[in-house]
Amino acid sequence: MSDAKIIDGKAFAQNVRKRVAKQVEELKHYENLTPGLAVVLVGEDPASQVYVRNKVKQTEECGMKSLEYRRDPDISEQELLTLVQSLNENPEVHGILVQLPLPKHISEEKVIEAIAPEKDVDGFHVINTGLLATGSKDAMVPCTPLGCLMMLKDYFGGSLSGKRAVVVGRSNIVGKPMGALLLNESCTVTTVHSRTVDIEEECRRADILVAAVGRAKMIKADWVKPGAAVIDVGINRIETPDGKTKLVGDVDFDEVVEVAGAITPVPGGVGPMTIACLLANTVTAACRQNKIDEPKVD
Ligand SMILES: Nc1nc2c(c(=O)[nH]1)N[C@@H](CN(C=O)c1ccc(C(=O)N[C@@H](CCC(=O)O)C(=O)O)cc1)CN2
Repeated sequence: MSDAKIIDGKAFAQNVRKRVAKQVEELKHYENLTPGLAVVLVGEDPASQVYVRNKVKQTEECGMKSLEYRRDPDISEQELLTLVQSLNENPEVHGILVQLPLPKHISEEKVIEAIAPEKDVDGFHVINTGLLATGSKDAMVPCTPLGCLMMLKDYFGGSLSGKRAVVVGRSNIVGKPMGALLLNESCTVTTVHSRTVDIEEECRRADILVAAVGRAKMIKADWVKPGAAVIDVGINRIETPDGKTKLVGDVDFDEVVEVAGAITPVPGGVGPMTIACLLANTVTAACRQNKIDEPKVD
């Protein structure tokens, strides 16, 4: 029997959304301001369609204005850039999110850099990346790492100072910003990746282990220090012996739960927090654009 705390991302996200809904109500009442989020979806990727549907639904449930733009997969890069530009200029839109991945013929980098940094609620624009890397509180923080940080701070009772953190994966969306966030919280941070020598040994030193590598069940029990907090960002669809598909993380949950002090499940861990943090970022963006004191995020 394991003693690990299973961190309930679904319940955590519900609390964040409740808080966001209350903030939206206050902004409407006292400031006559309704935060607006524009979500752009290009193509028909089934997973992206589900994520966008949930984003739109939860935006509306929190009382915000939701604008949805669906475009065919063969839209030209220029047409997409023109759409982003029009959203930059739309005063009803405080946050812009272009769902990734984009079709191969469109440069994700160009599209992200076209979003006005103050409306970049994904926190992917190089201005926001730079602000985060320099420890500025003005950064718009990427949603998945922000969700991971909120759950970690809650588990450790507020402070992560001095903890040894290992991030597995170096993507621009999760690994790199996660490392920057943990460093800003005074953790000792190591990022490991496919070229790291003795990746298991590095992981075993971690008080906080964040897996964001995109490989099903890669992190095994003997990679984990007893009592460590393990955050699983992976969302991998695998086939089961009976021919069905199942969602699993980058962590071998059944093994690691026996060793860890705390662990996030997949599904129901980090995933729901990604959308909740997007809603929180949209409120932050709306406040900043209207020079209103912004709510504290964590
Ligand atoms: N522009 C962006 N694109 C993408 C992002 C992002 O943050 N911004 N992240 C991912 C996808 N994503 C949000 O867009 C996302 C992924 C997973 C979940 C989630 O709630 N997952 C559930 C399981 C859902 C399922 O059954 O498939 C869970 O883990 O419990 C929410 C959002 C890539 N693109």
